[in-house]
Amino acid sequence: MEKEQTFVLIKPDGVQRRIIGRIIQRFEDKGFSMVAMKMLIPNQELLQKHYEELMFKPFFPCLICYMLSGPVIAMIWQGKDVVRQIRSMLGEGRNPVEQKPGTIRADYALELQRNLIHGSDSCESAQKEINLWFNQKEIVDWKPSDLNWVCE
Ligand SMILES: Nc1ncnc2c1ncn2[C@@H]1O[C@H](COP(=O)(O)OP(=O)(O)OP(=O)(O)O)[C@@H](O)[C@H]1O
Repeated sequence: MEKEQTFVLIKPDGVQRRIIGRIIQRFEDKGFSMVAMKMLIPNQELLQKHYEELMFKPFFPCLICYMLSGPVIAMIWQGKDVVRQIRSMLGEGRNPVEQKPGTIRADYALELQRNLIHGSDSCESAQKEINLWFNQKEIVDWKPSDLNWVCE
């Protein structure tokens, strides 16, 4: 579905290392459209909700501390199969050594925690995360003029 949406977050290390532009470039080159973007320093409450499924993991406090350490870029991307496509482009899988070259995490990250970027893992979590990080007024409804050349 061309109007499928996913939530993407460039984490504090991605901002500090100045790779925002390169990440956005990859998604634009693939044919996806950005429909919302903002920079913010997230608060603890927002992060605890975002990562609520990991609350009982031993690394949870460390994860929250890392995510509070600086500004992040929150985005919504739209396009055909965007949830699965972006998960695959960012590099799923935990072990940095096993990630496929060409993925964002494999190309720019060495660590399990400082892995630069988050992307929703299903359409259901995408909707939940979009509603958590954005309000409806921040989302722009637009149609790229080349859409018929990107999608059949
Ligand atoms: N064992 C761990 N030690 C430290 N940090 C971890 C560990 N496992 C995961 N993390 C951190 O917590 C984040 C969320 O973990 P999750 O299991 O949801 O991984 P993911 O789905 O690959 O990543 P994300 O949800 O950020 O897209 C990871 O992206 C990483 O930053």
